[in-house]
Amino acid sequence: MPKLRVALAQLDPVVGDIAGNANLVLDAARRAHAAGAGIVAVGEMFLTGYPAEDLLYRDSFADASRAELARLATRLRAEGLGEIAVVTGYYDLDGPLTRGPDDGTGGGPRNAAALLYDGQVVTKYFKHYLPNYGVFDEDRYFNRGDRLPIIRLGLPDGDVDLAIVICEDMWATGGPVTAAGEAGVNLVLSINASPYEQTKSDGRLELCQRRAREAGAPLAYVNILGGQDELVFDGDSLVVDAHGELLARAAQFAEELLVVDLDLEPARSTVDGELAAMAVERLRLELPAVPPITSPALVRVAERLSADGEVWSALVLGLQDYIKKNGFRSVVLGLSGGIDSSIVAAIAADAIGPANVVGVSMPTKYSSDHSQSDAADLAKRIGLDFRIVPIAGFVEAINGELGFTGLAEENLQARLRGAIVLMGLSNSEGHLVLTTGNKSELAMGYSTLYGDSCGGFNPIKDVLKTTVWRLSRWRNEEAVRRGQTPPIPENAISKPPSAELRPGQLDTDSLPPYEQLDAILSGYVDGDLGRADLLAAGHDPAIVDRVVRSVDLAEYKRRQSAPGPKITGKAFGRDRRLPMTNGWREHG
Ligand SMILES: Nc1ncnc2c1ncn2[C@@H]1O[C@H](COP(=O)(O)OP(=O)(O)OC[C@H]2O[C@@H]([n+]3cccc(C(=O)O)c3)[C@H](O)[C@@H]2O)[C@@H](O)[C@H]1O
Ligand SMILES: Nc1ncnc2c1ncn2[C@@H]1O[C@H](COP(=O)(O)OP(=O)(O)OP(=O)(O)O)[C@@H](O)[C@H]1O
Ligand SMILES: NC(=O)CC[C@H](N)C(=O)O
Repeated sequence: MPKLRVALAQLDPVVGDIAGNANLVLDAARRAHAAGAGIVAVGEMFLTGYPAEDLLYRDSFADASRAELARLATRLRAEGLGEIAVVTGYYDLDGPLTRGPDDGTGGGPRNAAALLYDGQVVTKYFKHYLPNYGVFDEDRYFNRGDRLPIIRLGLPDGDVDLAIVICEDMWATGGPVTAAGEAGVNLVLSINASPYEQTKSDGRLELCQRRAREAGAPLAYVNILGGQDELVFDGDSLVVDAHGELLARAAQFAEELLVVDLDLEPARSTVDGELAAMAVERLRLELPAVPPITSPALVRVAERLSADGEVWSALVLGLQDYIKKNGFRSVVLGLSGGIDSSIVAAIAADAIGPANVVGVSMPTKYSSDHSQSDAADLAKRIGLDFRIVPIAGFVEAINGELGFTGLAEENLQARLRGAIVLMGLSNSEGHLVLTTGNKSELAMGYSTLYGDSCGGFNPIKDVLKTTVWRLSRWRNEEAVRRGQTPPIPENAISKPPSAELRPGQLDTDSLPPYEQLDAILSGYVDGDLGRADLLAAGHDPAIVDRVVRSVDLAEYKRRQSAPGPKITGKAFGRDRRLPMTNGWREHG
């Protein structure tokens, strides 16, 4: 039986850093070659990073991607890596430039994969199915491909046929994987840029298993890793056999070179020509024999994270990569002793180390004693750089001139904290300002514009308040499991939430209890349910009307809000696009 050692390189590219990403591919090829692999693959659009958004409109960007691909092929051979087949995603412009609606002439911008071998770009594949929902905009940028190259790999103990597909191609029933099965391939390689969402990894595994069974061939799935603005790619690359049996699986949220030895069915005698589904091109290349495995640690089925552990890792990696890829080394945030700022501080400390997290307590005359003591306790537990900047004097000075009362006075405190103190510290010391509004608050507009909502990145933007509490408990328990100090003071978790902008203020003065609120928000925001559906789900009509009205009216605030990592089925931002000027009312 032909034997092929396959390496999947789960790596973290930087959008736009085409030369840097090519270096990552080269390095992966070196390591895969050292591990005796015959073929190594990296993720979708790897050379450009994903999603490259409107950079894809520039010819200069397309030219750079294509030139780097050719250079990479040459560099691989120059380094003695010509004998390993390297599959990478990149951006191509095929034939005459026809950006805009696909005119069917077959040219234009392509979401592409290339196979590099012996210093050459041996074949190219253009993605057939362009996702255009949720966070994906691929119809905006690419024209779809309609050909399926089948690559015959000449292995010492027999030939095998390989097909390459790109991400959404695999999600489509009757797509190129089906065609590959009809063509009798012996291995399907799927390269992906599939962002994290809760419970998605289970779905991916099932999908890979289903497609492998349909194709009657093993399927190797490689995903990219890392944070890219609002998206987090979790990796979770895997290999299943032709029966859907899991053979190898990489870690979630970590770089890895996953290596697996496959005993493949030999290639059928040549079946040339067109399949019913699509045009098939065939080509052949020779690969060397598979040496004995050198490092058994590379072949493994990595343990899964728990549901909460997965979300925590997504938030940490999303923040870490935003900081790193945007040239920051430290962050600053206001510490109120409440749960939102506490969890954000803990996420930041996990992302970049506590010494790089500046937490500032900014008491006013309305601040409770526990707001300061809980903030100090948090800072001590985590070991972050803690500062106290009393702002009561600033509030008085401005109010002495302007005489703000009521809401204006409430918001003034939040603005002095966010826009003046935190942004000032950012300007003078170079920290990125973290904002701390959870998804429930963002939904309801329960934050001060240019106040506590001020900041460059919001790690909990897509985290409902009830999830904030659950994750905080999980993180503390995790610390106990590791024999460490739980980072978040118990009091921050258990006390009733309050903005402390006026005497005795509680969130529940303005918002329904969070359990109720979050259940309605899951339906209205994540599920796009209308009022009737929400009532049918058993929610209280008066509360539904109040929530729906507040969510609709706060769209203008969300448009101005900082980005943050998507973890749910529908995050605010590019995933949920609604008009600010909007005459449609769900509520009565
Ligand atoms: N459609 C629209 N398009 C563009 N701008 C629009 C607008 N509608 C109002 N605006 C502007 O927005 C302003 C109102 O927004 P804003 O100034 O923020 O004020 P607003 O939303 O009225 O008040 C903030 C609320 O959030 C609470 N809060 C603040 C801080 C922290 C927390 C917490 O617990 O985390 C809670 C606070 O107690 C208060 O109830 C208007 O004065 C107007 O200038
Ligand atoms: N006294 C304070 N000192 C420093 N920052 C503050 C203070 N009060 C509020 N902030 C900042 O404003 C944000 C919003 O305030 P808010 O009180 O809603 O949040 P929280 O206290 O973290 O959580 P909770 O809503 O559970 O009380 C805080 O997360 C914090 O970053
Ligand atoms: N890049 C893509 O084609 C991603 C779409 C796909 N359904 C996923 O999220 O996995």
